[in-house]
Amino acid sequence: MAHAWGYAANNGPDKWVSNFPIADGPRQSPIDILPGGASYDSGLKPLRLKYDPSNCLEILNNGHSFQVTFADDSDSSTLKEGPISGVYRLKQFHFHWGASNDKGSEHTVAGTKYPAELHLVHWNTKYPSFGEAASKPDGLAVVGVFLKIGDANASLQKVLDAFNDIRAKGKQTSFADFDPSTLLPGCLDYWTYDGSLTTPPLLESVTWIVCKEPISVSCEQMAKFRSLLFSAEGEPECCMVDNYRPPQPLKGRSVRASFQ
Ligand SMILES: NS(=O)(=O)c1ccc(NCc2ccco2)cc1
Ligand SMILES: [Zn+2]
Repeated sequence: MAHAWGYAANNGPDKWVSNFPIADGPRQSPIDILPGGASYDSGLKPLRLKYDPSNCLEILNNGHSFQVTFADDSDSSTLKEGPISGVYRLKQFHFHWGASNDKGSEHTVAGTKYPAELHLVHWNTKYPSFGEAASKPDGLAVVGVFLKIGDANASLQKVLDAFNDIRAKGKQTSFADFDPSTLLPGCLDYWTYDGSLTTPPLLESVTWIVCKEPISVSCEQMAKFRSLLFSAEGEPECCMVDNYRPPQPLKGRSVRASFQ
């Protein structure tokens, strides 16, 4: 594909396999989660998340989503326990969303699409860096949280208030003192399975941890997500919407539940 990957008809998810053949691999993400098909595993521990707001560095529009990046040179913002062993450091969080409220999440639950999905991306500190970890089967752990239309989310609003500075691709601005645990649902029951990055390079290095309980987002806040642009300054404006990959074949994988 001469042009870079994206989510349009000419460079979207159905086209990624030509430059990234792993797109047809055995452990691709996202998936459709069938609660009836998940097996309760009493050996699964509760998620142990510890985030330090002072690690929060900046917010940027990377042309595919926006992401909030964290300092990951110490173990001050980490994920432990849950389905993983060892210590995973928070690198960034970002979202995927739709052009309308009937779509936007990457994972689905018995076919149900949510308007958006949050991904908190962590890397295994048994490896020297995120880049190294991203190429290992146990290198990454991503916590996924669904967003459901309801009351405005005050914590999310702090992120959305930074959008005026990052409307176009490549724009970034400082973003400090934000605690991502304020974006988590009250109940941390989860499904877990072995998967991949949901965007190129689609590396099969992710232990997925998808929370059963969604967080709320208002219609107005969803409209703010859709005010971002895929396009850079000086290019024809293209609204950043539908930046989600559809569910991929399970190919024999099991999905475990931390709850009955
Ligand atoms: N949507 S996601 O949570 O699966 C996700 C998370 C992180 C990247 N990072 C992209 C990347 C570049 C080199 C290695 O990795 C891409 C996708
Ligand atoms: Zn993602």
